[in-house]
Order: sequence, then structure tokens, then C-alpha cells
Amino acid sequence: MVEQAQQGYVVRRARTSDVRRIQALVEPLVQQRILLGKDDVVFYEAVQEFRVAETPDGELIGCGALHVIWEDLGEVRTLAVSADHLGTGVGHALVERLEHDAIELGLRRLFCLTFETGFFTRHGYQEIGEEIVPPEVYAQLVRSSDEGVAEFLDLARVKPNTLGNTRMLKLL
Ligand SMILES: CC(=O)SCCNC(=O)CCNC(=O)[C@H](O)C(C)(C)COP(=O)(O)OP(=O)(O)OC[C@H]1O[C@@H](n2cnc3c(N)ncnc32)[C@H](O)[C@@H]1OP(=O)(O)O
Repeated sequence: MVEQAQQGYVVRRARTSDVRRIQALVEPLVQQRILLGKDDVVFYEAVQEFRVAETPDGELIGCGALHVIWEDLGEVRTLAVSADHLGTGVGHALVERLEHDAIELGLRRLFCLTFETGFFTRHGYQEIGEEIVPPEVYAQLVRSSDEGVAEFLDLARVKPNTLGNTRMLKLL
């Protein structure tokens, strides 16, 4: 993938060798309680969900992941851009790529849980209420061990993680 090469970075699929650098990018945001902290094994298990932005000299300047929740529904998660590169279009490029991936997978709706409501609103996401899946789907989703799905369902045990975040949805 070379489409952003003229802007000084490329957006590509993550590799296992990127995981440590993704964690380094995300860690300050976890400390600020902006993103959810995850164990190392969870990052490795999710590596196929990740896209990363990388400069020609190999600096990893952004990451973002697409998690499938249900047949028509996915979540943009762990979107982060390094402090030195904020406001230069890297976040936009990552979201655009994740949305392209989502369409390829057959998804129709993308969820996100975020403090960055301005950024996501400008990308077509709208604030939503709690009930966006029918009860029979809810009954299946509640069986997931994924913490992000628990946050999507707004389960009581994860409410401390989601405090102050806005639930948003985009129709693709
Ligand atoms: C679902 C989740 O993962 S929620 C978590 C979201 N992530 C976080 O909260 C972590 C902390 N925040 C971040 O890492 C970043 O702020 C992100 C990921 C939200 C946005 O990343 P950025 O790379 O800064 O976004 P990007 O540069 O594309 O857009 C930001 C602004 O820069 C502007 N911009 C875009 N391209 C350029 C450019 N080439 N030059 C200058 N400015 C630009 C955009 O217009 C945008 O302005 P706006 O916010 O007024 O619309």
C-alpha cells in the first residue's frame, strides 16, 4: 500500500513485529484512560485487525483496528496517532482504510466509543443511544469474552472504562 507515500507515510496491515510499537503508541493514552489497556496476548491475537501508519524510515506514527461484532456491525477501536503527527491527516487515513476494510468484509454499520466526538462526527459518525441490536443479537453478544463488546453492550462491569465516552455509529 503506497497511497499516502506522497504525504510521508504509508498505511499498511500490521505485522506481529509491530505489536510492541503499537503498544508504545497506545500506552500513554491508556495511562490517560483515553484507550482501554489490553494484555500483550490480546494485541497479538488482534494483530490482523490492525492497520498502521509508518514513515519511510520505519517510524510507526499511527494505528487503528477494526473489530467485527456481528454480521452487519463492526467497531473502530484503538485508533491513535503519535503526538508529533497529530492534525496532519494520519487519523483520517487510518479511519478511511478501516472503513474500506469494513465494506470489504460486508459490514454495514461501524460503532465507536470515543472522547474524540468532533473527529468522528466529521467522518460521518453520529451519537447513538443504547439499543442498536435486537434482543436476540444482544443475547448472543453478551456471551463474548471481548472487553470491547462488553463496552458496546454497556455492561455494568465495564462502565468505569467507558465513563465520559460517547457512543457513535456510522452507516457505511
Ligand atoms: C474508536 C477509538 O479508537 S476512540 C479513540 C480515538 N483516539 C484517541 O482518542 C487517542 C488520542 N487522539 C488521537 O490519537 C488523534 O487525535 C485522533 C486519532 C483522534 C485523530 O488523529 P489525527 O491524525 O490528529 O487526525 P487528522 O489529522 O486526520 O484530523 C485531525 C484534524 O487535522 C486536520 N487535518 C487533516 N489533514 C491535515 C493536514 N494534512 N494538515 C493539517 N491538518 C490536517 C483535520 O481537518 C482535522 O481537523 P478537525 O479535527 O478540525 O476535523
